[in-house]
This record gives sequence, C-alpha cells and structure tokens, in this order.
Amino acid sequence: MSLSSVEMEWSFIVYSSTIFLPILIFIFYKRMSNYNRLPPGPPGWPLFGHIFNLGTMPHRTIAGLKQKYGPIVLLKIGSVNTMVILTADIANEFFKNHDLSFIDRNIIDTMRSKNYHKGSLALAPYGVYWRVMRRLCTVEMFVNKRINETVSVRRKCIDNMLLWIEKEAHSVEGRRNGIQVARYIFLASFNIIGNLMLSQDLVDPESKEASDFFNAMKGLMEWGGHPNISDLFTWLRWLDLQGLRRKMDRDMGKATDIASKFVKERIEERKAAGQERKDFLDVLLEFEGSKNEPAKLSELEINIFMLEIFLGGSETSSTSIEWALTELLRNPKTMIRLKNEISSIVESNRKFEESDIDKLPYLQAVIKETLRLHPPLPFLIPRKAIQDTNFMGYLIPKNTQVFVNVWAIGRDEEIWEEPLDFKPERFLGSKIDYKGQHFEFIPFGAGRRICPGLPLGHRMTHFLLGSLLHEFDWELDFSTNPGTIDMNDTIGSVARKLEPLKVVPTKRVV
Ligand code: HEM
Repeated sequence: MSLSSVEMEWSFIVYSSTIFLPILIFIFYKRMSNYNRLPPGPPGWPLFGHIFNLGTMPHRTIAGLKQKYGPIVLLKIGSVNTMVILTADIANEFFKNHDLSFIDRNIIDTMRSKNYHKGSLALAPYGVYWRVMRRLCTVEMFVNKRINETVSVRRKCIDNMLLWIEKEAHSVEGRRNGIQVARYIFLASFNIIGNLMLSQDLVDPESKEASDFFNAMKGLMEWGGHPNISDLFTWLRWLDLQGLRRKMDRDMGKATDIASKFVKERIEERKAAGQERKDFLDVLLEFEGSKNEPAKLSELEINIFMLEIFLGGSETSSTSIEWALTELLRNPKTMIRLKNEISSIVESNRKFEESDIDKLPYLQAVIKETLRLHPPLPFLIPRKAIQDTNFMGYLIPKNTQVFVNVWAIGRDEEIWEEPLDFKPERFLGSKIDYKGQHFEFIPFGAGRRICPGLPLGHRMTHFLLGSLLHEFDWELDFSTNPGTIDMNDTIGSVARKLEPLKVVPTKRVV
C-alpha cells in the first residue's frame, strides 16, 4: 500500500522535526545561556543602548552602577559592547590573569585620520611593531639614566614657565582676575616634551612653524577627545555627522607635515654633522631592527610616534598639577604642611631642583593623592577583547571594549578611609605606589600596556608642582572661596577641571 502525498508530507515534517527540534532547542538554549553569562547591566534603549544614561561625566555616572549591578557591568554604548570594571579585586584579576585576552585597543574614528593608528604605539595591536616601540620607550627614552641626562631641559622649560607666570601676575588683568595657571603648566609640559623629542622649544612665539605645530596639536587633542557618533554607530562613519573627522584630517595633516619637515631637517643635519645622538628623534632615526623586526622605522611611524609623545605627555601632566593646586587651595592646612616641607629642604635662595624630589615624602604623597582622586584618564585607555573570553564566569564576546574605572576604584569606600577627602597623609609610610602592582591605585594603568612614560610623568609632575610652590604663594581669585570651588571635571582627551582654576600668585620674597 503506497502513502498518499499528504501523508508523505506529514511524515516528512514529523521526522525532520524530531531531528531538528532538539538542535534548534540546543542552539536557542546555548544562545540564552551565553546571554545570561554576560555581566549584568541596566536596561538600555534599542539601538542607542546606554548612551543617554552616561551623562557628561560618565566615569562618575558609571561608578554609581556598582551598588545595583556589582563590580563588573556591561553597557552598550551605541553599537559597542562595553565591560566596565569597578573594583580593585576585579582589576587585579583582569590585569594579572587576562591581560593578554584584552591587550588590544578600540580605535576611534578620529584616530584613523591620515593613518595615525598605523604608526601609533598606544593603538598598535599587540605584535612586533608594538613591542619595538615599547622597547624604544622603556629601554632608550624613559629610563632613569636618560631622564637624568635631560634634567637641564626641564629646568629651562620650568624657568620659562615661572617667568611667564610672574609677568602675567603683574599685568592689570592678572592682578584683577587672577591667572589660569593650567595654561602655563601645559605650555611648559609641551616644551619639555618638545625639547626631549626635538631639542627645540615648540611654544615659541617667534617661530611661525612652532606655533602652527602647537595649534595643530591642540586640535588633535580637542577632536580626539569629543564623543563621536561615528564611534557609536560605525555604519554612520561615512557621514561624519559632527565633522570631527574632517577637522581631525585638517589638523593631523598640518601636524604630520610639520613633523615630517623636522625629521627631514634632522636627517640632513645628521649627514652633515655625523652620528652624535642627542634626543628622542635621534633614537628613532638610529633604530635598527633585529631578525623579524622591520630594519628601520618608516617616515610615517616616526612622525606619528612624535605626535603621540606630545599627546601622551603634555595634557596628562598639566591636568594633574591643576588638580593638585586646586586641592591644596581647598585644604589650607595641607598647603602649609607641604610648603613647610619644601622650605625645610630647599633654601629660599636657590631654585627647587629635580634632585630634591626624593627628599620630599609629603610632596610625593600630595601627587599620589591627586592622582587617586583625579586620574587624568579615568577609564585608562580602553582595552578590547581579542577573542571570546571567559572572564570571572562571564562570557565576554570578542571586540568588547573595556573601561577600567580607576576614578571609581580610587574612591571606593571599601578600600579607602574617608575616600572623598584629600588626605595625602594616607600615603605616608604606605607601600602603595602607582607602578601597576597595587590595583587600588593604578592611574598609569597596569599590565603589559602600563604607561611607558611613567618615569618621566613622575619627574615632571613633582618638579612642576614643587617649583610652583617654592617660587610663589597662591591664593584663589577674589570671586572664589575654598568651600565653593567647582570640582566638576570634563572628559575630553583627559579629565580636565571643567572650570579652569583661577589663581593669584605672589612671588615669594627671598
Ligand atoms: C601624569 C602623567 C601620566 C599619566 C597619569 C598617564 C597615564 C597613562 C595611562 C592610564 C595609560 C594607559 C595604560 C593602560 O592601558 O593600562 C597610558 C598609556 C600611555 N602613555 Fe601615559 N600617562 C602620563 C604621562 C605620560 C608621558 C609623560 C608619556 C610620554 C612622554 C606618556 C605616554 C604614554 C603612551 C605612549 C601610552 C600608550 C602605551 C601602550 O599602549 O602600550 N604618558 N598613560
């Protein structure tokens, strides 16, 4: 007896269902269980995710999520999965046991301008180029021996800064309204890097090229720090809705043209004058790779690396000093204690020297306390998962970006006593430092990608703050009093003080 076609269809459906249904259930279950294995987080909007929940100070807003969702939170920022780490214990696990799985960076659209990301150390994927550039930084540029050899450069730049401040303080405007001190600290930091890199002052009103370079670099910091729709919805990139990519292309073009001119001039000089090594540019030009490394660095790589050192070194240091001065002015007893310590070591008839730093534990504690409360990079430089990764029981999908919220960790009341108070004393006699081993305090990051400029950043911040306090007495401008200083920050390329600090310096009498 043969089956009718209807019966055949039915039996086909029944048989195939018995085979495929379990497979479908398995796939569905697996998906759901993976979904359940993502870290918790607040409900987000379709398409936009949590963009509207972040506010203008996302490090602060996100810190508040710990109470409800715990120390690991998953957010969706536009189309980008973002895991946030909110405690020292989790940071410890992240850097100690998962550093390699999250070793890469998320590259934002403005950083693709003129192929910046292809020469950048900070954005380089973990590989040969990254290793070569890191080695140049840690073995050739930012080692203590070389930093010691260049102390006179920092001395000169800081002397200039002190003169600019004195001049401005005597001007009618300065006497009436105070000065925005961060501006001068930034210029000095920029010049310090300029001299280390190129043996040249780049904040030189006499030189058009120097001021063009300086302005283009300011543009890079500005456009690179703006939240950009192109990064939230990568499929909208081509529209460049905020025009940030266009502005970045303009300034990146100018900066790389000038950098490339500096490099060409140097190559000619070296041909004429032999091979004498002077500064970081010489280190880059003299590089010779071994075995599987590139034989030489390309022009693009050298130009971009130069820009990167300016970007990495100048805003971070100047922002930290602005915060340090702000906290000292809010805490007069701390200011007095620090000034007394400095006067006990640095006689009033001489300058503050870099060699004084080691003799000043309270100054060191003030810098640490500043970086605890005001890390210039509150999320570090975001990392990215290079593969699907099992992290503390959660399944973190490939390409998830990671914010380590060091701002929140520095204010965690389970770790720090009276966490919101500025109390440098907490670091006196304590072993905690910022070299990436104490996960409750990692303003320079940790793991393989820890800031390679740390030794230089350490010197610059202490030297700058020590000199400012040794040379001047500082007061707030008449419209502000210590109790009402605005302590909000704004997050651009770094977390700068939203309202620039205005102060009245008075030269100390010898
Ligand atoms: C107060 C001063 C500074 C602070 C707080 C700071 C902080 C940081 C942080 C948090 C990172 C990311 C670390 C991570 O991903 O775990 C970083 C990376 C970096 N910093 Fe700094 N930095 C400072 C000064 C400097 C200086 C002076 C330079 C160079 C002149 C520099 C150059 C760099 C570079 C090139 C990277 C990228 C490293 C990589 O991706 O492998 N920084 N910095």
